[in-house]
Amino acid sequence: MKQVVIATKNKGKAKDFEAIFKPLDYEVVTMLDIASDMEIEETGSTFEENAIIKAETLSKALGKIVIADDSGLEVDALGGEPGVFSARYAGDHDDEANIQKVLEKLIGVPDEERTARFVCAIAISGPDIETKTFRGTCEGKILHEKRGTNGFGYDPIFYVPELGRTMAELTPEEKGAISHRGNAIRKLTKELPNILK
Ligand SMILES: O=P(O)(O)OP(=O)(O)OP(=O)(O)OC[C@H]1O[C@@H](n2cnc3c(O)ncnc32)[C@H](O)[C@@H]1O
Ligand SMILES: [Mg+2]
Repeated sequence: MKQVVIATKNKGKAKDFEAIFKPLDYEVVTMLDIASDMEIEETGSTFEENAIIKAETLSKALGKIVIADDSGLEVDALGGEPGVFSARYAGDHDDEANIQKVLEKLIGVPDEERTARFVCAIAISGPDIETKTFRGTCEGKILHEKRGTNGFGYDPIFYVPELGRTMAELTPEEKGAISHRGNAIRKLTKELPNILK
């Protein structure tokens, strides 16, 4: 089976990638499998910069083509916060604390002003290819409390109006069909023949 290497240590992202790449006949390999000791500092100020840092660092270490994902939640009423700080908004990778911080900051904000989007920048880097990035987004609204148990991160408070459910109420396949991550990967796979030529 063909393999795709993803520069992530996030189990939730790894599951999202599996749901998207399995139907394309790719086995997903992440840093949890092959480089769990490696720490990559995310010093960029944009999703794209951080995705490039992660993809290039792991690609150089392995000598292989690597895909990386830097992503986050932008809440309009919070001026785009938590943005690139999504993973470490309240506590470092503490999903529950991060969710509660968003909900507390939005107390008193009416439903029509609770618009938000997930953003995902995917970078691809490799020994013989020029690094490229692709951005996918997914528009939604922040609920007043959590709903659903699937997914990860802010999924339980992110409502997708078209589906009438939160991201955490979707199966991995349903999420992949509409998510920021799915949309970014679809842009990447469309360009892949040009990138690998
Ligand atoms: O850097 P890696 O190792 O890939 O894993 P990470 O979790 O640190 O990933 P990021 O630096 O890109 O931070 C992304 C954060 O944004 C949030 N996020 C991103 N995509 C999400 C999704 O599909 N559903 C819910 N929350 C998401 C979640 O809090 C993530 O931890
Ligand atoms: Mg990270």
